[in-house]
Order: sequence, then C-alpha cells, then structure tokens
Amino acid sequence: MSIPRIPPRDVTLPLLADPYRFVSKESARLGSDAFETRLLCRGTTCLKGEKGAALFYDAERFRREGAMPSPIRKTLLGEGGVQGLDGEAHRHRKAIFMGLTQADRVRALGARVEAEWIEAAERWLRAGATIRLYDELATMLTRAVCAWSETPLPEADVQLRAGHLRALFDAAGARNPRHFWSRHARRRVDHWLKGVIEDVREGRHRPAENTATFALAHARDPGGTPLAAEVAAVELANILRPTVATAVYVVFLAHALHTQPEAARAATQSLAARDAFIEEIRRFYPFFPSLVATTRRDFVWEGLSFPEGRQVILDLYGTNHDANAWPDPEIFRPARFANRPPGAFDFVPQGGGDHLTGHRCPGEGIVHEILMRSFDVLTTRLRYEVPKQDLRLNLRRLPALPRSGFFLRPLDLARSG
Ligand code: HEM
Repeated sequence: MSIPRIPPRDVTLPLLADPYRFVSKESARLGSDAFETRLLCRGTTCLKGEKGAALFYDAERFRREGAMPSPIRKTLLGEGGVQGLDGEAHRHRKAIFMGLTQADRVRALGARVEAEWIEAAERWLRAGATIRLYDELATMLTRAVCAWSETPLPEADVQLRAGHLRALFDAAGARNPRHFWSRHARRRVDHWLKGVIEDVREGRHRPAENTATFALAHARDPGGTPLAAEVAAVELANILRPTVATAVYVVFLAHALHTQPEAARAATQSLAARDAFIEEIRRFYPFFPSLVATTRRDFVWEGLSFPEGRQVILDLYGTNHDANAWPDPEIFRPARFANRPPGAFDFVPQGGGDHLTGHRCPGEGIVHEILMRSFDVLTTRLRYEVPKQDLRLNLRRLPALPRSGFFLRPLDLARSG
C-alpha cells in the first residue's frame, strides 16, 4: 500500500509559515497519521502520533547522521554534536550528557536558578520596574548555567553571551535577516567555548571534576581519541544553550499561572498536582515542533513503503496534541496526568524513547527542576501584577511565545519560601 500523498509541490514555505500545525492539518485532511510530500526539495514522509513516534525512534531503521537541514546545524545545533551521531558513537557521547544530568547536579543547578530569581526580583523591586520576563530570563539562566558548569563568565560579558546563546534557539528558525544573526551567534559561541575547552586542557582554567566544562574538555571518542576542541565546544553549547532556552517554558509557566487560575490554584495543593501542572505545560504549549531522520534501508511498516534514504519528519507538537492519546487536546488540563502517566512515545515535548540508547533529550530533569523552582517563586515568593498586554501565543514564531513576551510588575518579595 502506498502512503497518502499531498500534491507534488514543495511544502517548505507553508510548513515554515505554520510550523506547529502544518503536519496535523494535512494529516486531518488526508485522514492519515503518515503522508508523503516534498520538503527542502526532497521527498519526505511526515509522521505523527504514538505509533509514528515509536517507528521514528527505531534506530535499526533510521539514522540521524546528516539528517538535520544545514541551516539548523549552522545555528541551533552546531556541527559534530551528539544529535548527528548514531550507534556506538552516539551511545558513548550520550553517556557524558547523562552523567552531567544526575539528580544531585540537577538540584545544584536548580538552587542557582532560584538564587538568580531572588537577586533579579530584588533588583526589579528596587528599580520599581515592569519587566519583560522572557528578556530577563535569558540573562538569569545564562548566569546560572555558566556558574554551574564552571564556564567563566566575567560580569562585563553577561549581556553579550546571553544574547548570543539566546539567538541560537530564538532566531534559528526565523527568516532573514534574523536567521543570519543566529549564524553569527553560533560562530561567536563556538569560538568562546573552544577557548574555554583549550584553557581547561592547558591548565589555565581548573573546573571541578563533576562539571560540564571538565567532562567535555576531557571527553574522548569510543577509540580513546580526545574530542576535537571544536566538537567539545559544540557539546558544551549543547548544555548552555538549551538551559537558557528553558526561558521559553518559564514564560509559558507564567502564562499558565495567569490564564488558568483554577488549574494554578489546584497545583499549589500538592507536589503531585504541581508535577502534573508542569507536565501539562510541556504537553500543551508549543516549543520544539518536529524532528528529522533518514531511513537506513527500504522497509514496509503497517503496509506502507519507505524507501532507503527517505527524509522523515516526526511532528512532536502534533503528537502531544493527538486526540487519540490526549482527549480534548486543546484544553489545558493538568489532571489528565493524574489518571494516566505519559508513555515513551505519546508525550514527546523533548523527544521520545530511551534517554541513554536513543536521542531523547537528556535535559528533561533540568527543565523539570527549573520549572519547579520557578513555580515556587511565582506562587509563594514573588507577588506581582500582570499588566494588560497581548498574551496570545504566536504560533507562527519559532519558538512560539506569548506576543508580549510576558510583562510583569513585581510588588513584593517574601524573604523565604
Ligand atoms: C528548553 C527546553 C528543552 C526542550 C524543548 C528540549 C527539546 C529537545 C528535543 C526535542 C530533542 C531532540 C530529541 C531527538 O532528537 O530525538 C532534544 C535533544 C537534546 N537536548 Fe534538549 N530540550 C530542552 C532542554 C534541554 C536541556 C536543559 C539540556 C541540557 C542538558 C538539553 C540537551 C539536549 C541534548 C544534548 C540533546 C541531544 C540528545 C541526543 O541527540 O541524544 N536539552 N532536546
């Protein structure tokens, strides 16, 4: 049987115009969770839903090497990082990330993020300022993750580095000329972190052994050869950049606390309810839209043929909003997680499958920790007003955000939780 096909035009522009909903809309129109099209001038199969995600994570059938389009490698991801590795090379590199995201290290990062919140809130109160949360968070999270990873960050460089780290995820999916700002930022970040790696290797900087800077400077490939300094720098950026990107989720947290007051109140009643609220934020709000892989060989799946070398897209946002797994997917309802823990392939905000053997994001613990700490600050420590503003989500932007970036006016800070 062949896969449903949409007319043979290239869908790159319509997909970029509606990056979170394009695949779902076409799936609904065709009545199929898999369909064929052309993307970036290549024949492409789009998948969505739990079954499609389970297929996409079958490493016998798919590889990642060279799969990500070049504009994404030249901005968001960098060249030579873990995202484009397969098999033993991937498992070996991934183990480093899993070691850096153990529970005690995650808690240490959470404590730094909380301290940044308090320091920033005191500053905002002194200035009597209304702040744009998305902008403030980029600086707060840059300071926190650099201190935690022992990446040197002189005070005079904070705004510059925070601006570059943010451009890697915030401007990568933009059209010209913002996309080129992201490319420029990638060159600057790679150059900065290569210098840090060389400083560690040559003894000019001596970070603690349990830090990302130490682990990546001393990382080797499976054959025992030290990683090229350029690649170690890309991997260090693979820790710094996405931690700063958690700003997007914290803005969504503030958005949900404001726009879903009943669910927010329920979330303050127990740890389990708070957990469910945070999971629902990751399911409901749009962040990483989709992933790309390439088939290793010809195969037939559920009666559908996939040729070797086929580009395949997995729709993450559409899978998180699949009504078969998540009834009333467009309703924000944390209680859904109380009745049903998420599976490995139906809840994929940060990818699916297994962390160690597959490409699933190693930063889920970090994201959860930052959201838990931020929830505490926003519900028990910082009293604030939300001025009138445009809180509608802009789903045409990558990453999506409330149009205003979320302004808040701090009123008061409780000294301890
Ligand atoms: C800001 C929120 C985050 C989102 C939305 C997110 C999302 C994702 C997604 C969708 C993937 C791809 C999974 C795949 O290819 O199958 C991924 C991979 C990855 N993420 Fe995250 N992530 C976030 C935070 C983090 C954090 C805090 C870290 C820091 C450790 C991190 C490090 C990585 C790395 C290193 C990979 C590549 C894993 C691999 O290829 O094996 N991410 N993330």
